[in-house]
Formats: sequence, structure tokens, C-alpha cells
Amino acid sequence: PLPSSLSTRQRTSSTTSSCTPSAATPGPLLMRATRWGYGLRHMAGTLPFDMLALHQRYGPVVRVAPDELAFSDPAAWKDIMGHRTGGGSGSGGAGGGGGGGGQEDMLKYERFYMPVEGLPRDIVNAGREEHALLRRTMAHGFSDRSMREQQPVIRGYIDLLVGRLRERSGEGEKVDLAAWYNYTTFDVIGDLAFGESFGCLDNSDYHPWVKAIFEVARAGTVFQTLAHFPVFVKLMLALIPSKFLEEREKHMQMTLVKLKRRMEAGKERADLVEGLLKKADEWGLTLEKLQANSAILIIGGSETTATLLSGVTYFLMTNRQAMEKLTAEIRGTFKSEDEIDFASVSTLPYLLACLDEALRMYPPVPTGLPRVVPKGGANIAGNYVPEKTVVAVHHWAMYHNDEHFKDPFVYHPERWLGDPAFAGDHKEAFQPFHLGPRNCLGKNLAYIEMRLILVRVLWNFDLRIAEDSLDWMSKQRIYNLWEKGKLNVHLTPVAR
Ligand code: HEM
Repeated sequence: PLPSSLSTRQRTSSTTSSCTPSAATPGPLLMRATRWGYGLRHMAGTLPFDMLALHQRYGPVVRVAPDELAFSDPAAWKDIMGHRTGGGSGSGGAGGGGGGGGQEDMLKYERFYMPVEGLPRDIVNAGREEHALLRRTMAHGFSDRSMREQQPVIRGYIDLLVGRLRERSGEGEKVDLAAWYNYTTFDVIGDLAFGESFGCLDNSDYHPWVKAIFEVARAGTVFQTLAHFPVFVKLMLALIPSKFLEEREKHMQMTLVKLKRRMEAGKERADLVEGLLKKADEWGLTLEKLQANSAILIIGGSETTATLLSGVTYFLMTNRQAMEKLTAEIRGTFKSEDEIDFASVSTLPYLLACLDEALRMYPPVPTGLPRVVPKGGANIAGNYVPEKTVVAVHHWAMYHNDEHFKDPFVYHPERWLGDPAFAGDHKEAFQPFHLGPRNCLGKNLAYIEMRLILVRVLWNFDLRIAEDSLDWMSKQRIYNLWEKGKLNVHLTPVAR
């Protein structure tokens, strides 16, 4: 049962504004009493997994820090991430659209999104007004027209991937597909956001800038934890070795050079930064700002897609039936490889079910991305939550909870195809791209890339997981991003 401070549906803020935020909500003592309980788990890379255990023990609302609540109730998505319209009725009244009804949307939690002050903001961590401008402008790059014009660029890199894999296929060979998916998606987004690739596929290796992203994500967990103890942040920043700072400067310079080259190439190129470049003079956008937004597109748009591709490949290789069904769908639909394009891959239902089931079991954004309850408090999934409380839904924990999905630890693409065995699933619990005003701008591009790459790989090769990768999934930790490790696979070219 919910504690008294949370249990009364539609309690008005005036009756509860004086109570300690969520004081009576259950949770482990170390987490309720101090930030360290959350922070230690976050830094250890186990937070999303621990969240499932916490929800199983304490229920759908858990106090995971003195001022933070975690929700595992499908209705919480809309109430936390959606546009908030008037009335304060939470899941009963928070519509998906609009936003002009009087209540403020929830803001992103600064200590999580900006743990180190003074860095330039981008579309992900911008405040409300700046975000609205950036989003409207950047949305052009994700329009149908842009997607169509980007098709040859994307196909070019997939051709390169298939060629490289072919060189490494055959008897006795194994390839780390996780790395090759990363090379491909980084090269694609590099081209779409900076006008040129990182050359990962050409060089069969990570570009140093790409490698640095993983280090930054891991360091992020430390800074996000220490952000609650400002003295420590200052200390940490003072202790950063000068070699590291020099490296960072080198990376910044490199992206600046890339960006300048993109700017010199002119504004008329239907890519992800075209919209921003067109507005740059009018808004007085600094080079630093442009650079920050290009960089966030690369970080958000490549690692996520590559992670999902690694996950779906692993699930298919370890679930023979699903692999057979999907290969039959792909190889039975197309007569030649030329027929595989944006439009044709979008018609494959089993492919989509395989991708969605992988997104459920291995969400590329696995943690909860926290928001802050605005003035006046809010109703979240039927619970009144006082203002200034930090709230989040943790993807991995939500998707592995058997209250929402039957057999949550088993890969069942059929659950997305109307199989009556899964009629009791709560599909609305599944929001890997979020919903509301700050949901994923690149969702369509992500699906296009995931579909095209997986179809081209399975059209060309039979896949068998290497012995040393059989436990690939169970070894992983999460430091904001999945620390994936090698996914070694034997590839046999399909004879035609
Ligand atoms: C499977 C792949 C992907 C997943 C699961 C995913 C998931 C997400 C999620 C959960 C958010 C919300 C972040 C937040 O609330 O702070 C987000 C935002 C965003 N994503 Fe994705 N994403 C994916 C691929 C992409 C791709 C390919 C792009 C293209 C560059 C992209 C661009 C963005 C952008 C620009 C935002 C910020 C939107 C805004 O704040 O208005 N994403 N994504």
C-alpha cells in the first residue's frame, strides 16, 4: 500500500505543501537518508538493475534519495514527461498535446543534466525557451524530406559495413559486431551532423573522439553523484590531470575544424545541422553553441542505435526460432539486395517486433532521466507529489517488471504482434524514446537505421555467436550508457 503522503488521489497542494517531500514513501534507509545510496549504485553501474529489486520490494513508488522518487507505473510516463494541462488531475487529466492549459511542464533536473556548471548548453540540457527554439529549428533535419535526401549517405556507410564484414567472414574468423555497429552509426551521424564521417569504417577502428565519449559517460556518473556535494566537484575538477585537459582541448579543436568545414560547404545540405546553420546569424549562435549541438546529436544518435543493434543481434543469435523467422521474412521478401531501402524495410512486421522486443529488454537509455516537480506539486500516477521533488521512471526496471510484461526476461517478439499469450502486457509502459515535448527527435532516423542495417546484415550473412560471447549480456554494467564489451560473432556469407 502507498504511504499516506502519496496515497490520496488529487489531493490539493494547499493541504500538503507543508509536508516533507515524500517523507513517508518507502525505500531503503541508506537511500532515504542520503544521496550516497543512489550515487554509489550509479557509480557502480548497477543502478537500473537495483531499481527493479527496489520496486519489487517496496512497490511502484520508491524513495531512492532524500528528495527523489522512482516510479514503476505506466501512467507515470505521461504525468512526468507529457505536456501538463490545467486541473492537476495527473494521469487522469494530463493530455499529450498542448501545454497551454496552465500547469508548467516538468523541468529536467539540473544536477543530473548539468553536473558541471559553465559548459555550453545543447538541445538536451537547454532551458524551456531555448529548447523550444532549438527543437523547432533542428526538427527540419529529421523531416521526411531530409530523411529521403539522407538515404544515399546512410546506404553508402551500410555498403561499406557489409564489405568490411565480408572481408572478415568465413571459416575460423570472428568479428566484434558491437564495435562494427558502433563504427557504422558513428560514421553515419558524423556525416549528417558535421558533414564528414569519423572514418571508423575506413580505418576499422574507433576514432579517438568516439572513444572519449565512453570515458565521458562513465565519468558522468561520478560528477552526477558529486554534484550533490559541490565541494567535491571543485576538488575533482582541480585534480583532473593536465594531460586529460589537453586531450579534451584537442577534441574540441577537432570538432571545431569539422564544423567550420561543414559551414564552408554551405547551408543547403539536407542534414541534421542545416536548420541551425540557417538560423545561426539571426540568433547570434556562437560557434561553441553550434559545436555543442552537433556533438550531442552524435552522442545521442549513434551509441543508442548501435547498442540496440548489438542487443537485437545477441537476442536473435540466442533465440533460434526468432532468428529463423526473421531471416525467412527478410530473404523471402526481397529478390535482390538493391530492393532493400527505407520504404521496403518499413513493411516487415516481424522485423519491427524483433527491434521493439530488443528495445524492451535492452533499452539503449536504461536509466531514469530525472525531472523536477514544479511549483504547486503534481499528481503522478494517482499520487500527489510535492513541488521540488525529483521524479523519474527507470526504463530497464519498468520493462523487466512482471507486473507489466509477462516473462519479462525472455525474448518474445510475438508479444508485439498481438499474440493472445501476452494480452495482459501493459504496452503503454514501454517508452524507450520517451513521450512529450522533450521526447526523442531522432526516433524515425533510429528506426530507419536499425531496420536497414539489420536487414542488410541478415540478407548477407548467417550469424553464429562465438563461445566467448555467450554470456555477453549478463556481464554488462551501465554507466549512463551500457558498457557493452565485445560481441564476437562468426559470419558465413549466404550463397546465392
Ligand atoms: C534506439 C535509438 C534511440 C533511443 C532509444 C533514443 C532515446 C532518446 C530518449 C529517451 C531521449 C530523451 C532524453 C531526455 O529526456 O533527456 C532522446 C532525446 C533525443 N534524441 Fe534520441 N534516441 C535514439 C536515437 C536517436 C537518434 C538516431 C538521434 C539522431 C541524432 C537522436 C536524437 C535525439 C535528440 C536530438 C534528442 C533531444 C530531443 C529534445 O530534447 O528535444 N536519438 N532520445
